[in-house]
Amino acid sequence: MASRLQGTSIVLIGMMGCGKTTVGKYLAEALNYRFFDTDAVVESVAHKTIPEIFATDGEPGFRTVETQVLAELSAYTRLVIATGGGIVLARKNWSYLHHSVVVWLDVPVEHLYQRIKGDSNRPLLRSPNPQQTLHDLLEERRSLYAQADVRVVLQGDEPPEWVCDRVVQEIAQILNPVATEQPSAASHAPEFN
Ligand SMILES: Nc1ncnc2c1ncn2[C@@H]1O[C@H](COP(=O)(O)OP(=O)(O)OP(=O)(O)O)[C@@H](O)[C@H]1O
Ligand SMILES: O=C(O)C1=C[C@@H](O)[C@@H](O)[C@H](O)C1
Ligand SMILES: [Mg+2]
Repeated sequence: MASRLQGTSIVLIGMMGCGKTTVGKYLAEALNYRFFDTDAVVESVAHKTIPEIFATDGEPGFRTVETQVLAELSAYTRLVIATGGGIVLARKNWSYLHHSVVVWLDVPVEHLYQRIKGDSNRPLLRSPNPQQTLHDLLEERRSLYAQADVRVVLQGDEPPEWVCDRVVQEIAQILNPVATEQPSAASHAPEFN
């Protein structure tokens, strides 16, 4: 059967700590796609860590490089791209994001906080009340994340492998809804390659 996905890349969006990097690696392995993380590529291009980029160039400097990296990655097929939590902020980024199937990992703030508290690699959380900051950032961004093709609502206690399987199912559902709604139509099972 002709592939429904036809090699389209998958991009994961969502708040800091929702699991884009962690789940993205499982997803790439499951689909036999290559994995990229925009945060890691930005650090590699800038030869600096994200906290160092924020310290020297500010958030605008970081966002400029982030957009350049996203633009380059979006030209390729068969990638799983884990993004930084703020990739949704720049309108221009959406023209690149829409080259791929965009998946929002929607995890409650309490779980996000439990996962990333004490991690000093996220400069935006260097505030007196990081949990409140996470909450405020999510409220500011919720309508942007909601522009994803697929929203995966999670409780936050699901293991990454489970989340990966769920993402695969949800993508299959939007790309090939008839086949995935009828389990008996096994010959029409979605393909990802
Ligand atoms: N499903 C999960 N269950 C439990 N812990 C998880 C899960 N997914 C990720 N984590 C843990 O949460 C932390 C943050 O995960 P990860 O770095 O993948 O988030 P992210 O969405 O890429 O965040 P950022 O936007 O900051 O890059 C890591 O310590 C990771 O091991
Ligand atoms: O949510 C955000 O704005 C960010 C998330 C991280 O992935 C990094 O991209 C950076 O710390 C900013
Ligand atoms: Mg990440």
